[in-house]
Amino acid sequence: MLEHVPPIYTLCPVILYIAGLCVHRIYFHRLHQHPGPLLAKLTNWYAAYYTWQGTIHLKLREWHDAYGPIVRFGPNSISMNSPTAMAQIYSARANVRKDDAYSVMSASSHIPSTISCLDKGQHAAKRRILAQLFTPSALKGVEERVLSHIRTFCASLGESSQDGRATDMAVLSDYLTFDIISDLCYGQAFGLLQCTALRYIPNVISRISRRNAICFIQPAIQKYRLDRLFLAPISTQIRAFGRWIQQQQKEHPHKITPDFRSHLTTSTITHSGPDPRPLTNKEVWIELLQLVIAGSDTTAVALSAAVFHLCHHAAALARATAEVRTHFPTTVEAIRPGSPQLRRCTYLHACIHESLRLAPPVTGLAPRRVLEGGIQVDGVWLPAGIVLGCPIYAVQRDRTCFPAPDRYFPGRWEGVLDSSCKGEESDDMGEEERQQQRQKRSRMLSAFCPFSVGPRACVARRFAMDEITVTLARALFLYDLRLAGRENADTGTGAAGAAEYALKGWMTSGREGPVVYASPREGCSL
Ligand code: HEM
Repeated sequence: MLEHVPPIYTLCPVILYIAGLCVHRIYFHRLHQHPGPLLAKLTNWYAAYYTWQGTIHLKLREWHDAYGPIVRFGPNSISMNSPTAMAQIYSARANVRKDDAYSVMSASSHIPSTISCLDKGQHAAKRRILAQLFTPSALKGVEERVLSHIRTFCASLGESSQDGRATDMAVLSDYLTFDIISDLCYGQAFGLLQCTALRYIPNVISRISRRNAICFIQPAIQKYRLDRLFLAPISTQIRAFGRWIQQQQKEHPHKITPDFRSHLTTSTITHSGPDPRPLTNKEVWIELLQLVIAGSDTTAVALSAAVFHLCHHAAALARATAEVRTHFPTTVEAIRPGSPQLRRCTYLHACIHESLRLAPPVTGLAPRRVLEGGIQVDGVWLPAGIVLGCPIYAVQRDRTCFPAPDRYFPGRWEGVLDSSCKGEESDDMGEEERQQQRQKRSRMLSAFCPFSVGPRACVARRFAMDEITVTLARALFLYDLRLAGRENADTGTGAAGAAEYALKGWMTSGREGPVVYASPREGCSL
């Protein structure tokens, strides 16, 4: 009988269902009163499209500018753009948990890593173990291994300049950070700085980061396993990477020296049982893989961004270089993590902070699911079951916290970073002025969140900052840096014509360049 029915009528139920769903999502959904782009209210595919493009961080900022501090960017998803929302949503007391989408970040569908763990108790137990890797004494224990890779990085920077070649800092920074983290996790570095065999690995991680970002926005992609299509072009490389990891597991047990791997294999966990138990072999390898993914390209983006901003701002570059060379008058080897002279390089720290503010390695919104009972954020009531978060890129460009937010101005951090320092406060200031000064400082610090905030913030913040600061200081000590040609000066041009490090807003930011020449400083050798 159906063959006599014109095809359009057979589609009627589907059309009616879709029309009904659209009407419901626009007018009757429990988030209907919150503003946002129309298409975003209808489907997650809208934001997923911009995520795939790598522009979701720019779009979220644009939408916040257009609609205000609260934006509905998906049928069930809310973005809030304020430092106070950041503090409330990500605090230990907030009635939220990580969204189910985080499961995409673990190498196993049964065993979560610390970063992908949804259960608060289980997370706390795992986090306690990871935190031990990054205590000052644990970091001291791996310092020489980290420095050996930084030396190779600095040597590579000089070698290419000797041959008259410029260096792509995005590529070289990747090589450095992947070598450091693989050495500490597997007892064997990938060796990217020195040989070409495994140089496909940063590309694999970047693809995974892009896949993860899009699965965060559109969970249907993971549910129906469409994400496999995104990874298909690199399936051979993924398998080769897996084989390399398995090889380390078999071949190097005798190589265990104090590092992340040896620490995890000797750790015990106190969760889901009365007694502490050692981590299983699988748990150890899942944690290590997570550290490789979370601790490689994040730090690399921060490093290449810092060089980008310095090379585009001659006065800042000159001042940071002079500061390093004044505090370290004789040898580059004195530049070590936590050295008192390095701490005194306040302008260098300001440059790194300003760069992390403008070009955060994680630009996006870490999604949290509201639990039974709902949550009040910035005076707005949000019901259970919805997904919400704060977009780091937009929060760090908040106009009330950072005047001229798109401008690279390291000077704004002077006096803010050192808590004992009075900053711009002077003795002739009145109490009211002093108070304003303190408020300005606390506003800036509250909106600076490249490592996120609260109990799920980056566990390795100190380690990452040391890596970036020591590498940058050593590069400035040894070389005069400059951009290789005008064409590279425009890796991206942002608001108000300011040089903008063009980021792809995936899980970790994608980027290119800057391409620089590093001329050996006169009278100085490695
Ligand atoms: C500049 C460099 C880095 C930045 C900007 C950064 C940023 C972040 C951010 C924003 C988060 C929170 C993610 C979320 O809630 O979804 C995070 C978590 C995490 N990061 Fe980092 N990270 C950096 C370096 C590192 C390094 C070097 C490692 C390891 C060696 C690392 C390991 C982790 C881990 C394990 C977590 C999960 C913590 C938890 O859930 O308790 N990160 N990071």
